[in-house]
Amino acid sequence: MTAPSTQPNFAEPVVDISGLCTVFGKGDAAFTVHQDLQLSVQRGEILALVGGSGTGKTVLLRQMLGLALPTRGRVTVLGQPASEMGREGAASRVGMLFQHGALFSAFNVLDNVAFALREQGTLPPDVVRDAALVKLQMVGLKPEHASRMPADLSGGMIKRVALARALIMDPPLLLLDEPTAGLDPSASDDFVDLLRELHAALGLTVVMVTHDLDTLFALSTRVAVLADKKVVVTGAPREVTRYPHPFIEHFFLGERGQRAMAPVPTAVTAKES
Ligand SMILES: Nc1ncnc2c1ncn2[C@@H]1O[C@H](COP(=O)(O)OP(=O)(O)OP(=O)(O)O)[C@@H](O)[C@H]1O
Repeated sequence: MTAPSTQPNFAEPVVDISGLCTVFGKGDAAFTVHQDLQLSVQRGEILALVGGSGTGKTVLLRQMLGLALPTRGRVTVLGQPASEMGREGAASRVGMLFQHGALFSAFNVLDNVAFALREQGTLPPDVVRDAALVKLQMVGLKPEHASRMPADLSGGMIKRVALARALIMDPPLLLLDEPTAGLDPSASDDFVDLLRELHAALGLTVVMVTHDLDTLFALSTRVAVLADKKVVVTGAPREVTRYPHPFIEHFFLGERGQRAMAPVPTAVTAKES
């Protein structure tokens, strides 16, 4: 018999979901969102979760965070049932970037970023403050941004503050709900670059819900398609586009999809005379 190891098991999936059923409502009003859904996410992946509106993508993220409970089935995160992580346990294992940032409007930037660490109550205030400043720097913000209020930030800055807050406890798993929604194309490209850099630098595993095909093709290493109440296919982004399913044809092969998949045109340079 071997003693249980305290080292992370690198072969084990970071997220492992099996036999998942989610039913909301009761009796005649009951409706099933997930039915026998299976999904696993390996260490280091950036998995894009796509699906039509109301197919249960956000609910699935919330279940990975332990914020929502499945009706049946298993959601395991880093070897532990997500429902048993508790709030503090969850923050050190899973960081979540909510769709609109979800910052506390009455707290300044620094207090938003420091929130989970301060709540834990184990570190002196100056250490908490320094940790939050490090995270702000990590997401490309300056110390002078620390005292700003959320209402005074641009959309791109709100996303960055929310990302710093999600990373405050150094979680190995990051969940992103529509990370580039509401950003203009330039802010969106900058945020994608930041996510790519942080993924590599911190060795993160990422699960993101996105409707944005540019973000999907720029970032994801694998795509999982949610339809018919389950994951109908997973694979490399371009492979998945060839899977015959009405949602996939509509989502990837429409005009937007063709544009996102087109090779980047070579820059035209002015001729020297
Ligand atoms: N707590 C809840 N109680 C009842 N119904 C819920 C609850 N949470 C989500 N739902 C329902 O479950 C379904 C899936 O919701 P979810 O937000 O996960 O969809 P989604 O795939 O993220 O959609 P979208 O792409 O439009 O954001 C929806 O019909 C939603 O109304």
